[in-house]
Amino acid sequence: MEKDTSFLLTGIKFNKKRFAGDFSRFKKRKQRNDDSPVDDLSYFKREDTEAEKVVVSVNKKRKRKTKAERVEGFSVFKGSDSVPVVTDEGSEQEENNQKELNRQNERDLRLRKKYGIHVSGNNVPSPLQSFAELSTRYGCESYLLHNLVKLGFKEPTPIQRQAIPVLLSGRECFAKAPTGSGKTLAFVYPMLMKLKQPSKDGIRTVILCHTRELAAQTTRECKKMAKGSKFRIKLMTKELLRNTDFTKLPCDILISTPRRLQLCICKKKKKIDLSSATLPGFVEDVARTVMHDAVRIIVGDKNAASESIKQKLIFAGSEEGKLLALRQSFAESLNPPMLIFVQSIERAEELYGELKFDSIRVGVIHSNLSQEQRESVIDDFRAGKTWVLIATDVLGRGMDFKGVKCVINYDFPDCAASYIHRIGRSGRAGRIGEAITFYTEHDIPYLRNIANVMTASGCEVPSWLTDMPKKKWKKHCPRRESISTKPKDEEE
Ligand SMILES: Nc1ncnc2c1ncn2[C@@H]1O[C@H](COP(=O)(O)OP(=O)(O)OP(=O)(O)O)[C@@H](O)[C@H]1O
Repeated sequence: MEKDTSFLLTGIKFNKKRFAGDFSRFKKRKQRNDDSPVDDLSYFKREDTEAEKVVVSVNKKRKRKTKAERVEGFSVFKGSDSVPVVTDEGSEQEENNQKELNRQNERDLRLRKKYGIHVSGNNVPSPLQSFAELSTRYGCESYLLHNLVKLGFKEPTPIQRQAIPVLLSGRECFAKAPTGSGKTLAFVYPMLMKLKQPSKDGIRTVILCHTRELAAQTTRECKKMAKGSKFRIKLMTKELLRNTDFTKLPCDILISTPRRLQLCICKKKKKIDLSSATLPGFVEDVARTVMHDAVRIIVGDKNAASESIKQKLIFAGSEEGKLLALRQSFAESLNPPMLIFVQSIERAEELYGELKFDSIRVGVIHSNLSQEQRESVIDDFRAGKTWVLIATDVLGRGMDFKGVKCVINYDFPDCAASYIHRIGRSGRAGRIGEAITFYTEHDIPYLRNIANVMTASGCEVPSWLTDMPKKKWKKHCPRRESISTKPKDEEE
C-alpha cells in the first residue's frame, strides 16, 4: 500500500478562489494532448525570452572561437591564463558576431550576478534563462519537460542554471552549492539528455553516493526524472552484487556506493565493464588528476550554510543540561518532522532510550542497523509515522526529507562541513528551516568556527562570539558523559 505522506502537507489548504488561475492552468493541463510540449513551455517562469532566442547562436559561435576566452571570475585553476581573443581582421560579419558575443557575455554576467553564480574556466556556456531552454536550446525529449511540470519545478535553481549547460557542452565540472539547492537534478538531467536513448552497450553511467541511503534516494529521484523514458536504472544492492552477471545486466545507469562498486569489480573479476561510463577511467583516477579544461561553479558563499535556515546556539552547561534543554524545547514547540544529530551510535541509542517513553514518535538510525531496519526507519520518517529521528552523521549529507522543519545538533558537530551538511537537512528547495546547536564547556573553543558559518549565512551573531579566538578545527569529537539517566546497575 502506498505510504501516506500527506501528513507532510497537512495544514496547507489552497484557497481555490485565490488560486483560480493556477487551478485553471492545471485543469487545462489535464486535457493536454500528450505530445504537445508547447504547453509545458508555458508552465515555466521565463527570465528574458528575447535573450533565450539569442543564446543558442552565440553559444554555437563561442564553440567555434579560435582561442578560448577567459570568463571573469576568480581563477581557481593554475595556468588558466586568459588568452586574447583572436579573430580574423576586417570582416564585418566577424565584427557583428563579436558584438553579439559581448552582449551575450553581459547578459550572462547579469544572470550570474543575480543568482550568485561564480564560474571559472575557459569559454563557460551561458546559464539557463529558464527550463524552456532545455527544449528551445537543446531540443530535449518532451518527457523531461513533462516531468518538471509534474514535479512542480517552475524554474531552475542557480546551480542548475549553470551546471546543466556546462555538462551538456561535454565539459567536466566541479560544482559547489548550498544544501537543498537541487544539485541532483543539476547532474541527472544533462546525463539523461546526453544518454538520449536506452542502449545495449552496457552500463554507460555510474553515479557514486557515499551512503546506501543516499544511493537509494538518488535512484528514486533518477527514476522520477526519467519517467516516460525506457532507461534501465539500477541500484547496486547486496542482492545485485551477489547474484548478477553484469555482462548480461540490462542497465544504462548504475547507482552505487564506492565500496559496493569496488566489491563488484573485485568479486566479478572485472566482469563489470565501465569502459563505456561517462567518466574517463575509474572514479578515483579522476579525483586525483587535474580535470581537463574543467569548469568550476560555486553558488553562494564559501563555507556558508543555506540562507533559508534560522540558526541558534544554546549553552546547555552539561550533558544532563542538554537532555533538559531538549525536553524543554519539545514542550515549547515540537516542530515535526525533526532530525536530531549525535556523535556516535552509542549515544544515538542512549538518547533513543530516553525519548522513546516521551509522548513523541521517535526513531533512531545508525550504521549498526541492518539494511532492512535502516530502510524501514527512513520509510517511517518519510511517511510521518516517526516525527523525530535521531541520527548519527550517516544521514548528515545529501538525504532529502521533504519538509524537515528543524534540525537539532544534540552533540556539537565535529567540523564546519558537518555542521553545514547536518543543518542543511532542513530549509531545502527554498523552504524555511531551523537549526539548534547545543554546546557545553567542551565545545566552547570551537564556537567561533560555527559563528563564522552563521555570519557567512547571513545570521545575526553576537559580538562576544565573533571576538572569540578561532581554533584550528580538526575532528572535534570529545568523550561525553552518558546521556542515559538509568542507574548504572540497571544499564548492565
Ligand atoms: N528547480 C527546482 N525547483 C524546486 N524544487 C527543486 C528544484 N530542483 C530540485 N528541487 C527540490 O529541492 C530539494 C533538494 O534537492 P537536492 O536533494 O537535489 O538538493 P542538494 O543540493 O543535492 O542537497 P544536499 O546538498 O543536501 O545534497 C528536493 O526536494 C528537490 O525535489
